[in-house]
Amino acid sequence: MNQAVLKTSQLTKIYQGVTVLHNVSVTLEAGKIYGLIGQNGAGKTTLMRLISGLAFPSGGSLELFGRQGEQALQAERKRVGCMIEYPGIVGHMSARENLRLHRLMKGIPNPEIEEELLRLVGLADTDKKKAKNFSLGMKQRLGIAIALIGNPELLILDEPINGLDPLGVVEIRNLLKQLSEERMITILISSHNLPELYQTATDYLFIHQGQLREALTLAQLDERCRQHIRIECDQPDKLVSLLESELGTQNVQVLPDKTIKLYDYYDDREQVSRLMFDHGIRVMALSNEGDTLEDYYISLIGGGKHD
Ligand SMILES: Nc1ncnc2c1ncn2[C@@H]1O[C@H](COP(=O)(O)OP(=O)(O)OP(=O)(O)O)[C@@H](O)[C@H]1O
Repeated sequence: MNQAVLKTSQLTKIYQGVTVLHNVSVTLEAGKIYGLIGQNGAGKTTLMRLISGLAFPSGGSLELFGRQGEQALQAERKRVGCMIEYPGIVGHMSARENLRLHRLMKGIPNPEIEEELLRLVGLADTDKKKAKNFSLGMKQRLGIAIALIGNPELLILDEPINGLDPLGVVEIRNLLKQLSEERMITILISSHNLPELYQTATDYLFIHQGQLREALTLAQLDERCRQHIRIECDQPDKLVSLLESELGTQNVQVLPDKTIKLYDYYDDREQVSRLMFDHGIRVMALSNEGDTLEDYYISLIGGGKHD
């Protein structure tokens, strides 16, 4: 296993008596890009705020680069860059001036980093233009540049592609991959754009109603999303036991809406049809499919089209 950049154990946050994050235990390894997925209000920003020290946990513990305790965490947070909610942009300043402000606030002496970061995020030609006149995409990029001041080893980005046009989305994706591959930066990124996240992340954290429901690598996700026969029928329980007794497979998932996913017999759908016909099971739908990240997420939380 790679070095753990972050380790949380039973991390909990309670706001005014309401538990918004509940016993979250997660480990982030160096150089990976973690996609944080969850509905509005699931607790993604709260988790990011706790990691970056913008809020304090109500329970559980947090370890950064192998160290814990408030003093140690404060020191280790110098190795963390974040863009959470409002990226700390001053509207009447240019991109460069904004970067200078944050550089000086962080006590970083070398001004060359301003030019380097402006180029890295594609804002080098914005000159004296004030940040308040930037498009949303430009503000997002400036936010990322600000987060990168101080060469962080862990980068936390809350919805960094929100509001970007398709080209901007691809540019940010390439930038994040470059940062991860060339500088071994670990990235935690939240987004509701799941197709995009699928192209960017190496690992996925699914958070639902304040709880970490699943943590998967890309390979594990692909395995879960692999090809299957999707069956809707009038007697799903009977079919599941017939699949086991007659066709010898338990390689089946039953979704909350009783749709069945059968991961065997993909190339022999006819046997499955015959089995149902022979036992008087009425078929409403039978098709070969593979899941997307979006499908997987929806079936995991048991909502959306599967309700
Ligand atoms: N400072 C706060 N005081 C009280 N409740 C809060 C506070 N911050 C967050 N919450 C609540 O915590 C829950 C989780 O919010 P959070 O912002 O972490 O969700 P999220 O997953 O980031 O959602 P979104 O996708 O909409 O950004 C929500 O119910 C929210 O109202």
